[in-house]
Amino acid sequence: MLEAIHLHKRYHQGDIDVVAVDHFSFRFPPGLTAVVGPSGSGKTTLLNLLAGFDVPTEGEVRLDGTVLSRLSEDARSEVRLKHMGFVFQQWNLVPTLTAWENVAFPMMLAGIGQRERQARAAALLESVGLEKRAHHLPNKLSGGEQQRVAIARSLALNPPILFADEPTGNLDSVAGAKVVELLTAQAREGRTVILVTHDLELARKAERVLYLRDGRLIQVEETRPNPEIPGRAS
Ligand SMILES: Nc1ncnc2c1ncn2[C@@H]1O[C@H](COP(=O)(O)OP(=O)(O)OP(=O)(O)O)[C@@H](O)[C@H]1O
Repeated sequence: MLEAIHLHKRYHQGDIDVVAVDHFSFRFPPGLTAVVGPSGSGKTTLLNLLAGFDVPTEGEVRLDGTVLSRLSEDARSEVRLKHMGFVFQQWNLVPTLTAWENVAFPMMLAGIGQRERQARAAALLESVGLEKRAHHLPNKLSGGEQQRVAIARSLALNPPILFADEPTGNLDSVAGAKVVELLTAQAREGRTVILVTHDLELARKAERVLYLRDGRLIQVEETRPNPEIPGRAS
C-alpha cells in the first residue's frame, strides 16, 4: 500500500519559497486513481515524491510501511525497480532497440535469463496488441504504438504500482483512449495505477479523482464504486 502522510515540498527560487506540495495526505488503494490540477498545482512534484525520485521537506511516503525518505538513494532505486513502473508523456524508448528489445531491457538489468525475457516480452507485447510490431524500431511505430510499447516495458518486472504522467499528452484521442484502456486493465488486475493528467474527461475514467490546487488536495471524487469493496452499491 502506497501512502502519503502530510507530504510537504518547498523549493527555494531565489529569495522566495515556493510550496509545490502542501501537506498532502492520501492512501492510494489498488485501482486507478487520477490526479488533476492546473499547471503548477504540484502534480509532477507529487509524483516525484511518491516514487522517491525526490524527498519531501516534511512528511513522508510509505510503501508497505517503509518510509522512502529514510532509505539511501540506492535503496530507493531498488524499491522503484521492484515495485514501480513508469509511463511518461515522452515515450523514452531506446531508439536503437526494437519494440521487443525495449520491453526486455529492464528484465536484462534485473538479471532475468534470456529465455524468460523472451517469453515475457512477447507476452507483454501481445497484451498491448503489438505482437506483430515486435521487431520494429521505435521510429517505425506511431506515437500510440510507441506509448503501448512503453506500457509493456513498464510492466516488465510486474510492478504492483504504475505511475503514468500525462501518458496521452502527445496522442490523438483514439490512441489516447487505447492507452487509458490499457491502464484501466492494469488497475483491474489489482495494480495501484496513478495517472497524472490535465484532461478531466480522461481523469473521470478512473475510480477516483484527486484535485490538486496550489499543492493542496482540495477534493477527492469517487467516480465509480470499486466492485472489490463489499457493501458498496454498483
Ligand atoms: N525544481 C524546482 N525548483 C523550484 N521550483 C519548482 C521545482 N519544481 C517545481 N517547482 C515549482 O513547484 C510548483 C509545482 O510544480 P509542478 O511541476 O509540480 O506542477 P504541475 O502541476 O506538474 O505543473 P504542469 O501541469 O505544468 O506540469 C510550481 O510553482 C513550480 O514552479
